[in-house]
Amino acid sequence: MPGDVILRVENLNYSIGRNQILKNISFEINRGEFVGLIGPNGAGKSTLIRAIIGELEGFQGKVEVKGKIGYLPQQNNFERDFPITVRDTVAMGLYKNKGPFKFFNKADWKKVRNLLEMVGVAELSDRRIGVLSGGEYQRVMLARALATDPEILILDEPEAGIDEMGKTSFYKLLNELKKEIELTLLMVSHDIGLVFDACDRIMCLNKTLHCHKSTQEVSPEDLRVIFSPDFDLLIRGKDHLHKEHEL
Ligand SMILES: Nc1ncnc2c1ncn2[C@@H]1O[C@H](COP(=O)(O)OP(=O)(O)OP(=O)(O)O)[C@@H](O)[C@H]1O
Repeated sequence: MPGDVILRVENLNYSIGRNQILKNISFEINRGEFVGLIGPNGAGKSTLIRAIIGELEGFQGKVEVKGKIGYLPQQNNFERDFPITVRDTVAMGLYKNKGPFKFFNKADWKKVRNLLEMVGVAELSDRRIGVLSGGEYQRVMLARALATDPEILILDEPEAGIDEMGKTSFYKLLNELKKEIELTLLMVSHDIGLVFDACDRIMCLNKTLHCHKSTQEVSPEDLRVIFSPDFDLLIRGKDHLHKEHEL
């Protein structure tokens, strides 16, 4: 149901020794939203994601998730050397549901086929993952992340290793999934232009959360605060900012 909170983070603080990595982070994400998390290198984006998916120990504050989480980590090219087909890669995503000692049955393979169709790569089922393009591989990993039927999907820099055309169609696919299977999305990205095109809301992080607004409300000043002095590089070609703020 729209307006219904699926993720709530309250007063999250995290330090390593004397180095404060995350400072007083509080926000909510509603069911059905597509949220982009942006910030410079070392801003704490991956650390915040690790806290949300339950892989970070020793933080203060509260993380409350009301639903099943799916996670698409940063592309790991090491995994691509593994001699495994596309179909088997996606089937591995079902392990979490089935437990380690259960065999796959007909219904499982049907589900794998449906997932591959959903992300538009069903014709690649028998290929080895090592021969796929960056964009095809990312769709396969997306199908694997969806195998456990998550309600909120968290993606960490999914654009890495994908060419420009592939990126645009990948974000389009995420928006289709958002509608078709009522998925909530939280995505870390360095591709500011595509985040503005694809997401409903944007969170700007640099140790602390500087803004969390609808895409239309984010101003050049919001970006300047977190990205300065690299800001000019980032805004080049960003239609939204040019139109809305006459930059
Ligand atoms: N295990 C660790 N030990 C020491 N410092 C760490 C550790 N893990 C992360 N950090 C530091 O925490 C800060 C935040 O790191 P994090 O990876 O969350 O940033 P990020 O925003 O995801 O960066 P990037 O965009 O470069 O991936 C960085 O300064 C990093 O060096």
